[in-house]
Amino acid sequence: MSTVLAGHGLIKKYGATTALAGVDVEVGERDSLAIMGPSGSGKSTLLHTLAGVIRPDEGQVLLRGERSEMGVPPAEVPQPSAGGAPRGRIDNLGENRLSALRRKRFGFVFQFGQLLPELPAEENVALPLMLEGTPRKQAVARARRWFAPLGLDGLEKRRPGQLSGGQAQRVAIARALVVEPDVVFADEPTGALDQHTSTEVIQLLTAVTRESGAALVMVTHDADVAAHCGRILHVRDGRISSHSQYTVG
Ligand SMILES: Nc1ncnc2c1ncn2[C@@H]1O[C@H](COP(=O)(O)OP(=O)(O)OP(=O)(O)O)[C@@H](O)[C@H]1O
Repeated sequence: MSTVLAGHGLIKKYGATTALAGVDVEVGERDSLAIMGPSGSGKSTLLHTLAGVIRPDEGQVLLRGERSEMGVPPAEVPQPSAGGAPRGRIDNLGENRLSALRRKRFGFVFQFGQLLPELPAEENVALPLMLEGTPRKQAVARARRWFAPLGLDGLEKRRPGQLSGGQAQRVAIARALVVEPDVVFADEPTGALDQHTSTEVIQLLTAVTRESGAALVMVTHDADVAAHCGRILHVRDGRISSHSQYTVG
């Protein structure tokens, strides 16, 4: 399995608090990784560091080693530094390049869908494409393709207020996938759902992400949700305390 995303020796401190105490993690193609652990153990910090939202104090985050595989224009491609840093390193990119890379190569699903209430579902899904400059009509046409795989057929014109919690979260998953990202990051994606809906959503999230070719990195408190992922990382006091592997799909 080739590595899509890697964190090496990640350390992050907030004053006297060490949120990450030296974490190494690799995410492969179509891999699905659940991050679990007690409150305050560093799960969100790890997810956000891998996603280029938080910069580590030490260590590196690499998104594919090779420029040719990145599929992004040269202006956004991490170059090896004069000091010989590896290609694909993203943790030291400038803010503009990093946010462009996040928009193009990563998809995000949050606990509460964070959909724009005034836009129909199809435009919520199309939004990341429009932000990248795709004309509205074309972006909406691409967005619509994600409705059937996510069981959302017929809901394209509904506004978020007219959707159930599970439907809204499926729209959020479509929005994360529409850019055809390398990695989908999900922070408690089922945290606001009842158990039945949660199972439905996690099944779709893992299956559709995998079919799209993206890897999935997810934080969850719910062991039933984590069990849908291929691997589970247990984090404690900013370190990986154990790592279990399942044979999913
Ligand atoms: N911006 C910040 N400023 C100061 N301390 C922070 C900040 N973000 C996180 N921390 C601290 O870093 C540690 C790890 O936080 P993190 O949010 O990663 O934990 P978590 O495992 O995701 O917790 P939870 O399950 O409660 O969301 C905690 O002690 C937290 O208080």
